[in-house]
Amino acid sequence: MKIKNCYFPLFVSPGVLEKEKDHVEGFAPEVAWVTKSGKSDLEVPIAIRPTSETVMYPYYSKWIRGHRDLPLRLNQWCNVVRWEFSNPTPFIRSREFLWQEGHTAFATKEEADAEVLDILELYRRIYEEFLAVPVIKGKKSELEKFAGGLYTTTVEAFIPNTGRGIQGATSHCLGQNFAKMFEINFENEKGEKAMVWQNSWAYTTRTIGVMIMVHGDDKGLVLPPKVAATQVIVIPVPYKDADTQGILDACAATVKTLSESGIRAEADFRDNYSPGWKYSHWEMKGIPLRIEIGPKDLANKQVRVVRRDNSAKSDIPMDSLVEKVREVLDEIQQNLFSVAKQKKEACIKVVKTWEEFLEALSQKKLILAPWCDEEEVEKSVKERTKGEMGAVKTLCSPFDQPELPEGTLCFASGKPAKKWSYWGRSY
Ligand SMILES: O=C1CCCN[C@@H]1CCCn1cnc2ccccc2c1=O
Repeated sequence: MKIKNCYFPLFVSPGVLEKEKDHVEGFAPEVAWVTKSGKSDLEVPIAIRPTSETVMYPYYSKWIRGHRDLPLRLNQWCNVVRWEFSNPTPFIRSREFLWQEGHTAFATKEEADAEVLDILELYRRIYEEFLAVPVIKGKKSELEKFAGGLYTTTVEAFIPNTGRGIQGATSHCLGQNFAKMFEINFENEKGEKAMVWQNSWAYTTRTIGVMIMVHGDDKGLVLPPKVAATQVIVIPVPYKDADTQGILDACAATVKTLSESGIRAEADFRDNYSPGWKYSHWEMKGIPLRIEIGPKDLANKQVRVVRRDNSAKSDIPMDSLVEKVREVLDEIQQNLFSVAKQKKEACIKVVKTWEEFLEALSQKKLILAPWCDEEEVEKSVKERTKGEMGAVKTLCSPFDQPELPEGTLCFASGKPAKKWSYWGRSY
């Protein structure tokens, strides 16, 4: 997509951070500040980036002069700090997290609108094709969107075990809001002065937390093969003194053969742990596939494979090892996705009335309801559902809208419904 990687400073000078009063004020409490170096106080405290608009856009203003400087499309992979106070959770909500943040500028709104959806599709693919997590593409409500932007699109995931939705990644169209604030203008093809149209989009290490919660089971992590650092763990199963060296050599050879074909395989040769202990250990770590090699396997020139996703066992002849292991890894990847998709679909409840809404909520469902699209109603649903479990909010209005028959009424206000929206508690 001709997006270039870049890197901008971690530190934000106060002047620019306060530049955009409107949207920063809501976030101001989360900004972390450096106030000392060694024992002495800094003349002027320096902020640590919570996001990089204010760091990057002064340069966008300098760099963008004419329409030939557009589109400008930069991305950076970095950490950001937001001093949050609500329940910190590893990967899901931490004061420092890693992300990529894309910041693009275009001559026209049409180009920006198109890119917003191109990026959102990439995010969907990361979740569904790599993390094996099904997501719903949609638009955030005016209340839930990024206040500094024009509109926010999102991929929403769902955690069946807790009945909570979670924002997976966002792709915002900023409109010309930031162009106005940072004077990012250009001379267009007709020689007129015009402001750029911008997008910004990000996904974060929160994706890891989503993957862990969606696939994990009582034995521990379950990692999708496509993203598992180790896809196969090979475990020797010596038996008394039956040709132990032969078994160890076969394990080493198996790792070598798999590794040479691009499969990420390791062996566990530690002799101070039993095979059984190792099975549990690597199951907890979520390794997608285990290979056991004992005397019988050696004699039959085969290996025993055990899948982490469904514990299925099978024997694979050593001479078709690579081909069969690749097949099984693909099956595991596909199975993880279809199981997660089934679970999510089973949690979706379509409701038409407030009573049905409350009932579905108590059953930890992901609610799809017709809504009049009025912010006051959204706020009152939040109010009426506040509790120790957290309030209910709109997660997104899915691009894929079901039929909305004439006369359908909003579940919360009874006014004519304008759109279907997903509602639920969230992270
Ligand atoms: O989502 C994205 C995608 C990547 C680039 N940034 C946008 C919007 C970030 C919104 N945001 C979120 N927390 C903040 C915290 C402190 C100051 C400012 C902010 C802030 O602007």
